[in-house]
Amino acid sequence: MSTTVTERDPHAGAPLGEPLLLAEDVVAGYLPGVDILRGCSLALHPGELVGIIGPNGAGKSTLLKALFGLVTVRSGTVTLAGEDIKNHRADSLVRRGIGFVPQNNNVFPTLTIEENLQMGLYQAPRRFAERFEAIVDIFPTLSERRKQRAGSLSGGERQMVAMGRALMMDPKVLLLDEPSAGLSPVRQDETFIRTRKINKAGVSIVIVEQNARRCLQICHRAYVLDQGTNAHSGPGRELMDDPKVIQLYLGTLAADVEKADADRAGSAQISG
Ligand SMILES: Nc1ncnc2c1ncn2[C@@H]1O[C@H](COP(=O)(O)OP(=O)(O)OP(=O)(O)O)[C@@H](O)[C@H]1O
Repeated sequence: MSTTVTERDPHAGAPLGEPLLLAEDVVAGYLPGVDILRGCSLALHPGELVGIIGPNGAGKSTLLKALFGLVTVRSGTVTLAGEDIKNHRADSLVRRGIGFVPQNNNVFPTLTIEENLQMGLYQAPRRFAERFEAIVDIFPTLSERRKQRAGSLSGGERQMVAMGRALMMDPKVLLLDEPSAGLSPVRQDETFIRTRKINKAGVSIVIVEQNARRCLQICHRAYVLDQGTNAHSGPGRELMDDPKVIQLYLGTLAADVEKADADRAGSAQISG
């Protein structure tokens, strides 16, 4: 009997126990009558780093926004530590321990770095000194440049400010939307290393990434979305080696595999 997408366990490889953040059978969209997510599920357990990858337009960013109350969830459930948070307002979700870093327009360009970080803590301004120390421990550049306007920063530096701002409230869960987009390979690597560091410091993370290879390398588990549904899921390294995932969804990996195949074919010809 063939197994359809909907029959697969959407949380394959997930640790046992209660998830911290859980979305089940989420249907959501922007326009009336047009569903972008068509029954998506995702589980994030305490301490996990979970990736979302998939082709352009699959609904990856939409799923992240649905978790953060920025896109209306039409049916399905979203819970945080077992409590319903479906369609709750973003500011209430921040208070409950969720941080969100959008892909675009994620800093206030006319404000300084320090003022941007203050904006992240507007619900608890008295904790600024303590939280600032924690943030610059991860991003030392932000301390050196604290009086510089965010609009004058490079893409990589802006990304640090955006992540730093989301971390000011000391969230339990961090949602990252394509943090490596538009960065050079070196800056991308730094972003992935920092993401790991933040995760190791105890923050559970969901990361949407277009750099599928790097995402799968750093994530404990990942979900592959396709057309608003779960297509595959499992430990990052397992997905990297799954030919179906490589062929269908991982553009960069597919290119690598083709190149490796071509190299192998070339050396076989030489040796033959
Ligand atoms: N604000 C919006 N209004 C209407 N439709 C939208 C809006 N944002 C996204 N969409 C549509 O939702 C679908 C999924 O978009 P989404 O950004 O979630 O995909 P994605 O998987 O993150 O893609 P990419 O990798 O290209 O960023 C697309 O068809 C897109 O056009």
